[in-house]
Amino acid sequence: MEMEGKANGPSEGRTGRVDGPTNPMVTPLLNDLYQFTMAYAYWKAGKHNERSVFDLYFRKNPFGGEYTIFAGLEECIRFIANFKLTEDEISFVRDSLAGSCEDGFFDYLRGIDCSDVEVYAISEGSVVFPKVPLLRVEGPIAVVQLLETPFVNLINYASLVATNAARHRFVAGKSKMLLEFGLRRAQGPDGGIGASKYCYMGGFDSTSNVAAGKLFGIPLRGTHSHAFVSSFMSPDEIIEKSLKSVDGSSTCEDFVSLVQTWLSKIQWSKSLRGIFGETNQSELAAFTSYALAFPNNFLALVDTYDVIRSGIPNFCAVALALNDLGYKAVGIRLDSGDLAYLSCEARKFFHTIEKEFGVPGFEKMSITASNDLNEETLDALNKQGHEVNAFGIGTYLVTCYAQAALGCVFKLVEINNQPRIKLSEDVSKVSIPCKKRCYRLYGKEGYPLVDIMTGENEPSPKVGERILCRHPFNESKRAYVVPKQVEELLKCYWPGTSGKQREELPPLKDIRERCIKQLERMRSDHMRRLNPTPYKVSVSAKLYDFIHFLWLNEAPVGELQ
Ligand SMILES: Nc1ncnc2c1ncn2[C@@H]1O[C@H](COP(=O)(O)OP(=O)(O)OP(=O)(O)O)[C@@H](O)[C@H]1O
Ligand SMILES: O=P(O)(O)OC[C@H]1O[C@H](OP(=O)(O)OP(=O)(O)O)[C@H](O)[C@@H]1O
Ligand SMILES: O=C(O)c1cccnc1
Ligand SMILES: [Mg+2]
Repeated sequence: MEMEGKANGPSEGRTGRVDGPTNPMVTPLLNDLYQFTMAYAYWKAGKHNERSVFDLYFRKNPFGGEYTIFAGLEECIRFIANFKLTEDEISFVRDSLAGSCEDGFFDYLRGIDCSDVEVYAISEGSVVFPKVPLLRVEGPIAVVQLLETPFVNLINYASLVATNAARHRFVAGKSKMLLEFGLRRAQGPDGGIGASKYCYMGGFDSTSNVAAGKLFGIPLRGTHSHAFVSSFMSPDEIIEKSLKSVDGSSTCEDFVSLVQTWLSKIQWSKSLRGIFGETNQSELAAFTSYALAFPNNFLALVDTYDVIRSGIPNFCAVALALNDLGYKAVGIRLDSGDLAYLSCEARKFFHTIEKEFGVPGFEKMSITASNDLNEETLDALNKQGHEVNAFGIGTYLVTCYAQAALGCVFKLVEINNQPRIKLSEDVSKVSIPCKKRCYRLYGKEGYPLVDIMTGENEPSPKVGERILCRHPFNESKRAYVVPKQVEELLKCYWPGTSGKQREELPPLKDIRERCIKQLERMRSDHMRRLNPTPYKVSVSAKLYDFIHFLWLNEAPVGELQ
């Protein structure tokens, strides 16, 4: 079953106004208390307007892979475009802050918005890597501090589930239809809506989630459930039995009998004899009734009673009856059992029908498989050989069962033009200081070779010019690169008062296409599931020296006793 989703259209009209977040729960109070606590302390210290720069990034790719899909940017921009605390919210913050805060702070909160904040970001749907800022946010420190939790929240799950979807697409292969079926198993309503949006972005073809179809224009697809099949007791229940032919030129008065006639023909066919005897009549009634409701979109769930002895022959009887009237059945769905084996058996059955009854194209009938599918089961099915055309995936996809969170962080890298660093015993947790520019350098084969971060004011890498790329923390890891193409990664998505041109927020479909194109452009060893090669993320020689200078400067020298 297929429905055309209708999008609300791009979030910014010709006026340049950006709509609010999709989820109305996304307000300035969707925050950790400590952001307001710090905002007060900044204000009290007279620091609240100090110009700060924060980077939002993650430290490790999810799912044991070496790439991530960046998602959630549009919702961040929608959030800041409409950032304003209401009186009601201000009074709640007043009641929630420890001790008594001076009234002036609440006047300050009343006045703040994001008009003085600048956001530079990698385009949504891009393939991204650890440590490279997905977002660089600049602005008055108290305001930017209030953006940390909502931004990280909007990006974390979005990027995780988009990556999960891209990984499922990678294993399934380009030619398969991937249907997202996760709404019932998602983490609440926002999890469900978010999963549908970002799985589509990551390369799924459709969703079963009607609300997401309406909100984002994602194609809606679906079949029917076991309840529909088991709700029928016998073909006698079918009262309205007539069906017009597809061109409307004739009417079959008793479609139920036509189906029965075809079932007997299949039962007595030479090549199919012995595979099955009597099929389940209540299942046949359900299929017949469904075909009468949707003659143009007949698809049957065939595993309620017995796939081979009942579901497939019953489906074929109905599909052949429809064929007599000029309709083309869509196919079957398998939701249990050995999906590789059953799909191959179903295909053989369809092949036999095509040959025996001379119905061209019957063999090509679509086979959808579902039931607790994930990357591993898709991979196993591929290795065994199967005949599935479409996979319906829910639980493992939308809950991101293989990894619960991405672990994005938001770290201060500069204040009042002074670079800041956060040290840690764990080197992977040391932040990369300075307001930076980020580039992707492409090699002669057309693949991305390395991402490089430089200081704001360093000259940008140039095509054909050799540049030293250094591992940010490991002195011995470095390489010269002569880029064939240089792409600046951080673009201005919210200019504040800088007067810069604002990047448009593209429609979801375009973001999805960007994602698919970028994934196709990656070198295959970064993409493989087992022991993929890490993609190189580096800093310029100048930034390298500066990081280590600042590190030594900030780290106290220990004393041994
Ligand atoms: N050929 C196959 N190779 C590997 N895994 C498969 C294959 N076919 C199915 N699977 C997976 O095996 C698991 C089978 O699950 P399980 O045994 O719980 O279901 P079932 O008995 O087939 O159906 P039901 O949902 O009715 O219990 C599912 O995760 C399914 O995706
Ligand atoms: O298996 P998932 O990847 O989550 O995909 C969605 C599942 O939801 C539906 O049935 P449901 O699971 O509700 O019932 P069932 O287990 O009896 O099939 C459908 O038949 C799939 O099995
Ligand atoms: O349309 C379907 O087949 C469907 C939708 C949601 C969950 N399981 C199956
Ligand atoms: Mg299930």
